[in-house]
Amino acid sequence: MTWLFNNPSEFAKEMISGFVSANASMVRQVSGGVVRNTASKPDTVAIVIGGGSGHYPAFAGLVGQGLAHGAAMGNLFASPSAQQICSVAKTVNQGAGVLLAFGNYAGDVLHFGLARERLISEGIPCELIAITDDISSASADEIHKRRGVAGDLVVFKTAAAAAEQGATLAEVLAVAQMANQRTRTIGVAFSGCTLPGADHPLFNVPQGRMEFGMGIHGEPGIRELAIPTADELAAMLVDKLLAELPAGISRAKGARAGAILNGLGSVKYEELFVVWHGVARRLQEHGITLVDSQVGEFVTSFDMAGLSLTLFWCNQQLEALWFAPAYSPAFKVGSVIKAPLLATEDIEAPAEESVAAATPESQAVAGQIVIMIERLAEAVIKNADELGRIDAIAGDGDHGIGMERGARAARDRAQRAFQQGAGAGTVLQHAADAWADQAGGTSGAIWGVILNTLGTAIGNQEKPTANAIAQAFSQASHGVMHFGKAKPGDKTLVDVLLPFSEELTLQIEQGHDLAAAWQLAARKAELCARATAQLVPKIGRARPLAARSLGSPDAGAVSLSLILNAVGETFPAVHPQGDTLCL
Ligand SMILES: Nc1ncnc2c1ncn2[C@@H]1O[C@H](COP(=O)(O)OP(=O)(O)O)[C@@H](O)[C@H]1O
Ligand SMILES: O=C(COP(=O)(O)O)[C@@H](O)CO
Repeated sequence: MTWLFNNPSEFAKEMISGFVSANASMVRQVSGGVVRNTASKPDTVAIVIGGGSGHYPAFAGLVGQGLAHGAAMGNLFASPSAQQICSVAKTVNQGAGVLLAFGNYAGDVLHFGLARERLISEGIPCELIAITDDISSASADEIHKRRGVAGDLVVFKTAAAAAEQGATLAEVLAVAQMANQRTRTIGVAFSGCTLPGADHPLFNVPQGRMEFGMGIHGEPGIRELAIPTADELAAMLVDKLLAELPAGISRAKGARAGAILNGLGSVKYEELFVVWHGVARRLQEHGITLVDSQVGEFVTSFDMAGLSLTLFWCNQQLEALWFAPAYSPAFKVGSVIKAPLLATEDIEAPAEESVAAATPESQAVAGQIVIMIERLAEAVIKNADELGRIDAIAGDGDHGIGMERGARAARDRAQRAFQQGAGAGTVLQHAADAWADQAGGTSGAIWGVILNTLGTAIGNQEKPTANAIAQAFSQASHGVMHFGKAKPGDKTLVDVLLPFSEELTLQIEQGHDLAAAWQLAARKAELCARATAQLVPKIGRARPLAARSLGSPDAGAVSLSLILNAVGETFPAVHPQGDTLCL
């Protein structure tokens, strides 16, 4: 249960400003997250970490001298947007490039990947690492599918230490990859977590039971069992990690390793110490030389009751980097020589919004598009709870919240752009940026691609033809598949977007005007959204929950169908004399 909050939708924002105010000697707030409030060495690589909020001290608590230069902070359990990441990265860039480091989750991978492309296109060298330490989330043959949990700290810390010592971007990336490859975590949970304002937990673990291998957003574990004693649990965790030694460590006996016993939210420190007592003994029995032990909270899952054990298998380099001095709100090592505080005027000013030139024809089309986006937002807001309910069956339950945040932001920005004289393409592109930025998460990134592709295809000059609009949807479908790597049948919104665009093209080719063709294609979208209930998810958060997902539709497919139908309803109102959105 989260006891204290004001407006739940403002929770993450208020939490960040409270955190910054309480740690002003180390961090300051910038657009997109937080950065060090102390001067960093010029011409060194900057480390930008990030992810959803709700995991404190990940990620903002790990910003400071010797650790990260900045953290991009998303909403609760939703990745930050590419725009946030770029903003933080540009603020902390010291001239030698940026390493982006984050846990391997779909939304994070999409947004950090996009941010990297944008930074490179602006002349800032950039690399990224998606951390994959959670051994319960995929088999050893599919390590690239594993999630990042408390092992994040090992990667952040060692990469940052290398950067501090003047390593090049390629060298810092190599350290991060090596640390990731040598770090393994296993976690357990005894209860779920409840997000601020929610009246029930996001997920549950039955009373008296323990979910072995549960993820930090309630992703299911490997098995469920009765809660053991602290010593039994300690042995279970150690033995599980020792069963999968990383390449380069031939046997545990005689190896040097560091350990992190991480509380996931509401397990008390006293309980952690009792478990640690058993972990240390078990490691000793296996003949492992323990180089360091950290017991506390490093990556949490709101108020989830649970803990995880991380082992990182040292070599000389990793060990030295781990012990290099660092000073951040939540993690301190040795003693740093305090760098001077940054001057107040170093705080960047927000960028001005401007619109590209457009013809009067395109401005008129833009007005119609604004009405459509308003209708879209209305439909999303009205159905947000239901979308959350569908997503909770096999996802993290935040689809409605994310879509609502995105749709509201898109609507407001589209209205503003229109009032500034924007054409159709610009209105859609501004709406795309606002959606991706405010929603974060997987669907935020995908909706950014959809609207942006439509905007680019439609442009700001001529009034589009019905064919051009169908063509724009086809480009959007292929753009989404290229960007998110989902194929038809993977149980995502692609299973609606692609058939919608194909039907729209077909109906227009057969001589229907846009309004009539849209109606038919939207009907097809609805059927396809329903049909996703029979599919097994192959990608995204729902993948590990395949069995639970069967029989329920995909949340993103349902929201897309809802939107296409809502937009279709605007046709008679917008065009009383028929279809005037296009020629
Ligand atoms: N790779 C992908 N390509 C296209 N759509 C995807 C992809 N992965 C997930 N989705 C869609 O995103 C929806 C989930 O969005 P959201 O709730 O924002 O996800 P999350 O909380 O996992 O970031 C899914 O229901 C699915 O339709
Ligand atoms: O949940 C997180 C990001 O994953 P999504 O795929 O965006 O849901 C976040 O808490 C970890 O960064």
